[in-house]
Amino acid sequence: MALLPVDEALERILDGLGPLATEDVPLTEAADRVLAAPLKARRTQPPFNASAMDGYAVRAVDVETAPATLSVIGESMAGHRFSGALQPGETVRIFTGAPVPEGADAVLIQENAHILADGRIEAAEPVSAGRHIRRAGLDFREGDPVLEQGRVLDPAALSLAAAAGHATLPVVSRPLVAVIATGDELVPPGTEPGPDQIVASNNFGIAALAGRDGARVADLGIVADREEEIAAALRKALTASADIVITLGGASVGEHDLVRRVLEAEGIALSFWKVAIRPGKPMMFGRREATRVLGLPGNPVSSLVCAHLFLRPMIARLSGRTFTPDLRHAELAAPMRANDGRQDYVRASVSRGPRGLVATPFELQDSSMLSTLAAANALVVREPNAGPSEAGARCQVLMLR
Ligand SMILES: Nc1nc2c(c(=O)[nH]1)N[C@H]1C(S)=C(S)[C@@H](COP(=O)(O)OP(=O)(O)OC[C@H]3O[C@@H](n4cnc5c(N)ncnc54)[C@H](O)[C@@H]3O)O[C@H]1N2
Ligand code: MOO
Repeated sequence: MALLPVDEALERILDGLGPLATEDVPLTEAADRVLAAPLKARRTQPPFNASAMDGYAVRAVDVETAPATLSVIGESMAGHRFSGALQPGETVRIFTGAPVPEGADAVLIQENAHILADGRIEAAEPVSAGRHIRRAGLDFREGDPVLEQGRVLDPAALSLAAAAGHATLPVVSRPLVAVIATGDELVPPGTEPGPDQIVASNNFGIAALAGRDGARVADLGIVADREEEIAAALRKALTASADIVITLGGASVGEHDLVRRVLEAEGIALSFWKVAIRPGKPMMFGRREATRVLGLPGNPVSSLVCAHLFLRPMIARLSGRTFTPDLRHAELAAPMRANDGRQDYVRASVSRGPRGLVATPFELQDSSMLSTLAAANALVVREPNAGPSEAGARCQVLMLR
């Protein structure tokens, strides 16, 4: 089977994938979710003309010139308005956020007011009409559209929704990602591996990446290299209505690489197997009804790189977000060999140099080496069949953090 170009693999993976159903959640659970419907204000903010400062509510005509003396007839504080009205020569002590009393049309800040011995105040500066008053509806009015459908509910958006009177918000549901690690050689961290065993690792990174992007994750643990075991885990994921199932390992061509066979036997229609990518070549993708299955290679770096490239866009699509990979241009700090026919993702360290970003590719690129993946903050992207590059040449980097 010919190797599928990376772009085409992504296209097939995302084909027909759209936002999940809408659910209503309280504000406390809405952070970073995607708003599923346009939001209108249920109230006007501020609901009354409010003071923006601590000081004195005045009639501007009384303080056209300074000094001007005024009688204090009451107090208006946030949460407790002054219910009377100002007559000529009168003022009301007022605090930030408090309703401006009837008759007043400006606020004299207290720094410009002197309290006289008889309790009256003297304005040291003239005050013009409207000064330090937040008009009712300055922020928004009832019925105004305040947030667009598709808006990611960042902290400011969440606060705006709250201010606009919404206790719950309609958001796109979070995709469920099930992760199945396969391999007789794997034991969970904290367990002593047998002489021929290693500790399962990439499932944790995949789960973390998915969780960070807002997915719910079901870790279905480690299954042995036996078709029935892999099939049982897959069925569990399908029964749980996972939107995405990730299998790790068993993707290659060896006799013990069983995942493809199991997927087909379980009715997963395979769209492709093997992509022109390094690392990650033996990855596969298929679908059964609404569930997408991404069969990633076992090598930890391969699976994590593939997750960055393919899983993240899937989660974004299902969540109603657009996904834009953080691709940038950089200058190579070292020469790179000519590439073969696979699109190469080379672990590298990218830092700021005098002329922009500088990428230092790491010497060792074995796809088992998590130490170099953890040290990398970017991947240098090498096109298939790219010629050799000199140090100083421009390159494209995919930022990982
Ligand atoms: N004859 C060929 N052999 C291989 C080819 C090939 O084209 N022809 N492709 C190689 C490439 S490229 C990759 S990538 C690997 C992928 O193999 P599998 O997906 O079948 O993965 P496994 O054999 O199950 O595991 C590979 C490696 O990764 C370790 N592993 C697996 N799962 C985990 C886990 N959850 N945590 C940590 N480590 C894991 C496993 O022990 C193996 O060392 O195939 C090449 N072979
Ligand atoms: O494609 Mo494999 O992931 O190179 O090692």
